[in-house]
Amino acid sequence: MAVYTDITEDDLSGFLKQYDVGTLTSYKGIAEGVENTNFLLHTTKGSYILTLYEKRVDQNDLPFFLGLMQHLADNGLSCPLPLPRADGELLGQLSGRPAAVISFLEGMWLRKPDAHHCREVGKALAAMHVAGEGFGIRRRNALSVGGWRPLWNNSRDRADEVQPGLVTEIAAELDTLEANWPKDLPEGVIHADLFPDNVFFLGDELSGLIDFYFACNDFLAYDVSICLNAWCFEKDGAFNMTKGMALLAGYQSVRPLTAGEIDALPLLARGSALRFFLTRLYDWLMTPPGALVVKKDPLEYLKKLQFHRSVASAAEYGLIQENLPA
Ligand SMILES: Nc1ncnc2c1ncn2[C@@H]1O[C@H](COP(=O)(O)OP(=O)(O)O)[C@@H](O)[C@H]1O
Ligand SMILES: N[C@@H](CCOP(=O)(O)O)C(=O)O
Repeated sequence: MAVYTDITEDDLSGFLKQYDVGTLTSYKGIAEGVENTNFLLHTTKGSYILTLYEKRVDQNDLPFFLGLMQHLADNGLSCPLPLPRADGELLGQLSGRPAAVISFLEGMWLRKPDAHHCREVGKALAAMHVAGEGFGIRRRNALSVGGWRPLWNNSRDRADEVQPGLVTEIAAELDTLEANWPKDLPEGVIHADLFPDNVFFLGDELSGLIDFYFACNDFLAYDVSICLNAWCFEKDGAFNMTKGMALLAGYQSVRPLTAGEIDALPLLARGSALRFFLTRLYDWLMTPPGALVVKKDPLEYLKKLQFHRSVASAAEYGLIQENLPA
């Protein structure tokens, strides 16, 4: 559950006077999510999301996130939009936190996505990569290869409490990834957290993407590898090649991968598995008991990482290579 900051009805009603959203009729905290506090608002004009940005979000990044949603929507991607206040600003302050009102996106996220859904996600990810072209603000990916060792250093001393042997295994993995990480793949704006809970469907149709708060500039294929990790493994830890094939074919139907991206995919997937392992490990060890957030299992991502170590080429993810661009 992620409601870190509480609000009062009076403060909220006052805050909403700066927006063209009518009058508040009801509101409730949203249990899902990890990073920020979200409320669902109902007003006389419709439904909206109120987001209060919490400590882990750097306030200097907020213009990137909010501007990106506008840029992507302007370029045809279905995603929520921040609403402007009467003074034209997208950000205000509520309960001592930076706050924005965001348009409500219809749809539900899928607990059990199938291959059809994976294909749709692949297409939407590629569409986002294309729509992101020309966005004028840049944001470095603090959670790419250069950020993993500092993150690991924060948990390393207690990592063997979670599973004996982790300290040795992760140290070797970091050495390998740092030495071999690609340097010259196509770059652009990536979502960087396109997990099932950030993709909404209406029936079998994808209705939009949410939660751009890890978005940044990085290798486009790194984002593909994040989706392979998040969408194409079963609960028992097995990789589902039918889902992988569908996700990659969906992606390539919109933006074909280059030969270099395809070669790098197993390594990128190792890296993205490590990235989610490390943030989950940190939260697992550091979140105080009783905090209103559901901790996610780091070992799920260790198993995925171990699988990718055994992968020799992207064909093992179901990639079918046809008429590759150079
Ligand atoms: N624009 C939106 N439209 C509809 N629901 C939303 C929207 N934004 C967030 N939500 C709801 O809030 C939940 C948490 O949002 P999310 O952005 O993932 O939070 P966090 O950044 O804290 O992880 C989502 O799972 C969804 O239920
Ligand atoms: N997707 C990450 C955690 C971030 O959660 P979100 O609610 O912001 O999507 C993970 O699974 O570790």
